[in-house]
Amino acid sequence: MRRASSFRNLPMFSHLDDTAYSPKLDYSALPSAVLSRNEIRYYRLSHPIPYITYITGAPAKNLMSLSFVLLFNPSRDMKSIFLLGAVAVLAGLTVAHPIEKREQPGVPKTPKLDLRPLHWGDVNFLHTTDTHGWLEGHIKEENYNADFGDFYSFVRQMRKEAHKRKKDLLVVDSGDTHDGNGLSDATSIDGAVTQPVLTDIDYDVLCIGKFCNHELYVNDVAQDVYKNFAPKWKGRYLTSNVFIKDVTANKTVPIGSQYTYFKGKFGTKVLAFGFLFNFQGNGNATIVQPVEVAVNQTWFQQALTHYDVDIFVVAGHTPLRTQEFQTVFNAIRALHPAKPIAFLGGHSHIRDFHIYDGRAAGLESGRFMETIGWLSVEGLRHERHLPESATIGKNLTWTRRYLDTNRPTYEFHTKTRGNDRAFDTIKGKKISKLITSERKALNLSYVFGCVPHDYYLSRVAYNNEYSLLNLVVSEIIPKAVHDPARPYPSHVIINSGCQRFDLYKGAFTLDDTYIVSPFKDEFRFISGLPYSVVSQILSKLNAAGPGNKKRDVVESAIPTQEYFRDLAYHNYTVPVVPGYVTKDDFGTDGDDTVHSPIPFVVAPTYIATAFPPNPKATDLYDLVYLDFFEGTVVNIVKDLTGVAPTTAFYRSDGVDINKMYPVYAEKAWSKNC
Ligand SMILES: O=c1ccn([C@@H]2O[C@H](COP(=O)(O)O)[C@@H](O)[C@H]2O)c(=O)[nH]1
Repeated sequence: MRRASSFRNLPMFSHLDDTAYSPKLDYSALPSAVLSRNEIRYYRLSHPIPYITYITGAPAKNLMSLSFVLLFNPSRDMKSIFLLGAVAVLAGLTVAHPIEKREQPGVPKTPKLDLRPLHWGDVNFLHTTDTHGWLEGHIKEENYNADFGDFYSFVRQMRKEAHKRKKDLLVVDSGDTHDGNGLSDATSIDGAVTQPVLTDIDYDVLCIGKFCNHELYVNDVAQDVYKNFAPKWKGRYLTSNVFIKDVTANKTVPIGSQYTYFKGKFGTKVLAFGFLFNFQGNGNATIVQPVEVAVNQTWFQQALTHYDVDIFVVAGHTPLRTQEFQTVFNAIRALHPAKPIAFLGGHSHIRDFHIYDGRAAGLESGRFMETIGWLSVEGLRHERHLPESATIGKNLTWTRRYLDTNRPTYEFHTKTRGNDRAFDTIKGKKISKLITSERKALNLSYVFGCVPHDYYLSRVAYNNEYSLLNLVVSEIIPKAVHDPARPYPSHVIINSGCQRFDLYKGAFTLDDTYIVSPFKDEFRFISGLPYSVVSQILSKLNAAGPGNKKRDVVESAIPTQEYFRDLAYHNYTVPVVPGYVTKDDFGTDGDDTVHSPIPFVVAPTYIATAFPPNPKATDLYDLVYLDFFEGTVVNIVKDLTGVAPTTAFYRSDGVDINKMYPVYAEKAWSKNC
């Protein structure tokens, strides 16, 4: 009796009355010191059991230990029962697994989603591309707010699902893993924090494609990829047409492997390649072999015939509708008229699906960790023992889906909906924590000022007051880059591609400087050129086409994002968030979450600051531009003047296209958000 009543007097949290427990709760001790009061309240209401678990310190464990104490305490003495009981509770508290939201602190809540299950085929793909360092997820957006820890758990859970279904699942990345986010770019070498995290994901195949082109801009980074990143993948990091000069061995070698052959868990025999489109902007330590040359090399031709293959996988930092992928397709088809081929592309930052023929198709999965691509193909398994000739003309069944990167989506597709505990993995949680602590260490939340309203990169025309590009040339460059100590006024030209993301109203952080303007391109200048010359440069640059060689290859060859985003293909019956509205070769049902379309307006390739009113032909100007396209500017000036100009750095204090933002923010934006 006595025992029982003492037991009853122990604190039992039997219901969830918010006010009843608030005073007892030390918010600072809550798991992630990251939960806001609202989030805590949300947890209490929607996760009563684990919430109690947290505040009582794993009651199941505690109660078990307590019962043990009560039953087996030989003395039956109340003092020792309480003493041992307290020890048990404390022990429980220390081992309790606190509840944590997995996304990064403060992300907006994803709205309710109306999703459909994925269709699994014999072989299935999860695909990322152009992640550009966004491992923290989109901290200011509701649809794309899962972080890389969440993605890790998603991959693990999808692998479990594949195992249950006895289907092969391949996880592929098509490159470009930094230049776009503070987490990847605020370190002394780009990717120092983010590249190691990528290696936690058990990708089956990665390609150097577009990922590499960013590495290739800078020789040091290419060396780092060659020495440190590529070897980690043990043959799965593919660079079929990209080479580096290995100074130690004094020879030119592929940066990674040119191909890989492996068997999936359920027996699918895969031969995979990784092609970078015909990029020409690389540094001099690397070589990009044109794809049409690469496919005629002996190693490629031999690989095609040497292996017994169920499916060719062609990863590429290459958009699907380019000549480069068509060349690879033709080269494979020349020897294999009917073998299944899956292309996993990237680089143009769009969601796309393309059918090459009845037995070959490709997927591209957007950009910036906004999209996880899903591709499935059915019909291979029962063909395994047939000769290829018997499968000619038999169409395979492909499905594709573009998943938004948020936890409700991940949980829905892994059948752990609403059950964070079932979804999360220890490693996934560790990755989320690491991302939080690295962001802290890099001081990425440091606020430079408060943006008065949204500025859009491509939603509005360039001359609109809400245009980011307009803000840059009419406000930021004049106030943060122009040097008033110079004897001449400046005319500053930049490539619009150096700006990468919208600027949102509210706190402008160190992270945002990299999100909006990640490159460290510097301002160079030619001093004292007459207006008659300077005034011609912008139009000549724009007439010459994109200064960036990879863009002209791509954008002339495929429909622009405007084509995909500008049209409303759906009849909306429920309120939907703005986002991708994709039209691909299968139609308009590829987006896993239905969005309302975001307009996309194409800006000129180069933009410039305005001249003062009524200029005279003989007025002298400093012609200022970015080192990224110096070669083109120098050639134009030489053509116009007949003389090769002398060039120099314009800013001696290191203000570049990235650092101009903090300088401007400190001057122009209020500190109080
Ligand atoms: O140093 C640089 C490197 C690139 N750019 C511009 O960025 C884009 C490239 O973006 P992707 O994601 O690789 O497609 C392109 O428009 C380049 O012009 C740059 O401005 N400075």
